[in-house]
Amino acid sequence: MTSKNSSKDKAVGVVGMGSFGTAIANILSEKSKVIAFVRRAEVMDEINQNHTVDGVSINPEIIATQDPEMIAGACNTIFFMVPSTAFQEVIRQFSPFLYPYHLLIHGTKGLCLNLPTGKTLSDTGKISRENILTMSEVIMKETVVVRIGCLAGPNLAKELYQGQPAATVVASKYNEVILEGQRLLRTDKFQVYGNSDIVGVELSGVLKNIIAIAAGALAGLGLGENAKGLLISRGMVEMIYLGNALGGSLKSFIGLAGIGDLVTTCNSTLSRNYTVGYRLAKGETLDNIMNTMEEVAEGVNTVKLMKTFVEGKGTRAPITENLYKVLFEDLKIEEALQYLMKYPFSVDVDFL
Ligand SMILES: NC(=O)C1=CN([C@@H]2O[C@H](COP(=O)(O)OP(=O)(O)OC[C@H]3O[C@@H](n4cnc5c(N)ncnc54)[C@H](OP(=O)(O)O)[C@@H]3O)[C@@H](O)[C@H]2O)C=CC1
Ligand SMILES: O=C(CO)COP(=O)(O)O
Repeated sequence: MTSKNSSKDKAVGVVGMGSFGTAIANILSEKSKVIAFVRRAEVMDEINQNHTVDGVSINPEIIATQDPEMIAGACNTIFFMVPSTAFQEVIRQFSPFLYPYHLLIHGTKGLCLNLPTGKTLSDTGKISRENILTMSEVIMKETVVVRIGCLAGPNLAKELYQGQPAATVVASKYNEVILEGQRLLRTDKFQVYGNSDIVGVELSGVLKNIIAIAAGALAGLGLGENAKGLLISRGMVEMIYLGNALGGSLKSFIGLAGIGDLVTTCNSTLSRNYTVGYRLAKGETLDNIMNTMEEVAEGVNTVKLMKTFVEGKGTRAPITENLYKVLFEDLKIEEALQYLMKYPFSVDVDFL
């Protein structure tokens, strides 16, 4: 593999300065020079002139550009922190400037649909594994980069920004990606674990969003901790079944990126996915919620994809299927809950 000059003294790139990108850029800037890619000139000016993003202070050492070529030239390691809806488009902007010596790590907890040009989910009806891409698979499809990693775990951006203690997982098939992620990110307040099952770790972060929406809905109905415990444990089982069907290993789902992130997002009003469920239970429509949320809630699209995947496979995922009906077919949350309470689950743990 081509090796350019050592990564040690090079700047690190961060693509997307939303909530998570900003929090990670700040952590990275404790040890490295950081260059951020943003799409809007006003965001670039705000970072370079005021050292703020949306009025919130960031490390003044972080500089911003709108030029992908400049970042790709200056940085060997680049963190991609944009939502799944923008991921392919953004990777394509960078692709002409990326080489095999680059190392890419993404923090996106969503999936992309991989259908023939011009086809949509409603045209196809059913989808299989080949029609679903995790973000590492998007990077592999669109670039010549080999050393790819992902970042996942209980990492609510606001808490990271405040410097509260937290941990994350850097997952990659390549140990050097894990070691580089640990070298760049690890601080006294941020612990970084490694995992070689990149797809399992990506899917953990993606699938827990479904359960977080459901947890928000239970809270919005005013239900208590017993109901939440039930949801989290059955949600975990569903994540493991869906995750295995998509190629992730059980071990990843019971680690920090799986159960760790599941517990965090199912318990926090800082989670956008939890907030979607909560607001639905309080009577708002999905359209109204999505139109008034400034940040991304990846779980809504993931529910749609997973429901279609489950149908294509001829299997069942009761929480996901019922949540789909609540989100897109006007099923009342109380009715979905009743259905789940009568569902003939019988064995507690059957995945070990
Ligand atoms: N927030 C969190 O706590 C966590 C989020 N994540 C994951 O990180 C990902 C990003 O989330 P988050 O940062 O919260 O999202 P935000 O909605 O806060 O920010 C999204 C960022 O992506 C940028 N963006 C969107 N489209 C494009 C595009 N086409 N080209 C360039 N930039 C673009 C936006 O730019 P602009 O400002 O111009 O709109 C914005 O800076 C999601 O997948 C999420 O699940 C993971 C862990 C924690
Ligand atoms: O994944 C997250 C924390 O780990 C953030 O969750 P939300 O996208 O629901 O805000």
